Amino acid sequence: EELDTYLRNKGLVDISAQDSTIRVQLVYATPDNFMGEAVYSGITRAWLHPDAAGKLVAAQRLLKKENPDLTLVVYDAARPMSVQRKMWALVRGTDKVNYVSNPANGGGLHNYGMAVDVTILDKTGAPLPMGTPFDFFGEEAHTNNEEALLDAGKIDRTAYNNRRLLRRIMRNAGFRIILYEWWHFNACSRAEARQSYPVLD
Ligand SMILES: C[C@@H](N)C(=O)N[C@H](C)C(=O)O
Ligand SMILES: [Zn+2]
Repeated sequence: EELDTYLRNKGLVDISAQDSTIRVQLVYATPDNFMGEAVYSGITRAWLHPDAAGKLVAAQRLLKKENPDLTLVVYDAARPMSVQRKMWALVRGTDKVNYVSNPANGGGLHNYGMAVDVTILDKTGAPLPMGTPFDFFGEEAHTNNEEALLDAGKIDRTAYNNRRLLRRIMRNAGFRIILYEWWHFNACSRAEARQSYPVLD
């Protein structure tokens, strides 16, 4: 629970305490992630800055309004820079550099508690098809050319529609999308984060 305590003391809030219907499955607290090892220890909750948490709660409400059988699931939220460095070390110098923020440039919005990795679960708890798994580092995960992915048969119509649903509710709740990862949402710009929010070591 050391990391939980550190993040709480930084002024972050526990997402489940804000909305107990939002599911949390911290992928980096298990070895089942792109690094092949658990890189979070002492963390049992998903933490966000209150400004981002408020938007996530709003997104869950919008989703439930569209379909009460669905729920958001959080795969990652606030992330210390020490973990960001481990992630970066794995992709540095490879063709995967677009999928991890460089700590030397101030990291990404996860490192300020202002980004969240999410998808949607159905009523059985299964993730809706989104065309790729979480942390699929390749073209099929990109958000800027999904019509072409659809036309080329790289994602199917169901995944295309599910991504649009996820994006619609997240955008309507105040999040921004990024080009390379359908699951990643920022609660503010990088400039705003650096100016207004403390970085998490
Ligand atoms: C590693 C991936 N889940 C992620 O969060 N990437 C963004 C771009 C980041 O590292 O900030
Ligand atoms: Zn992310």
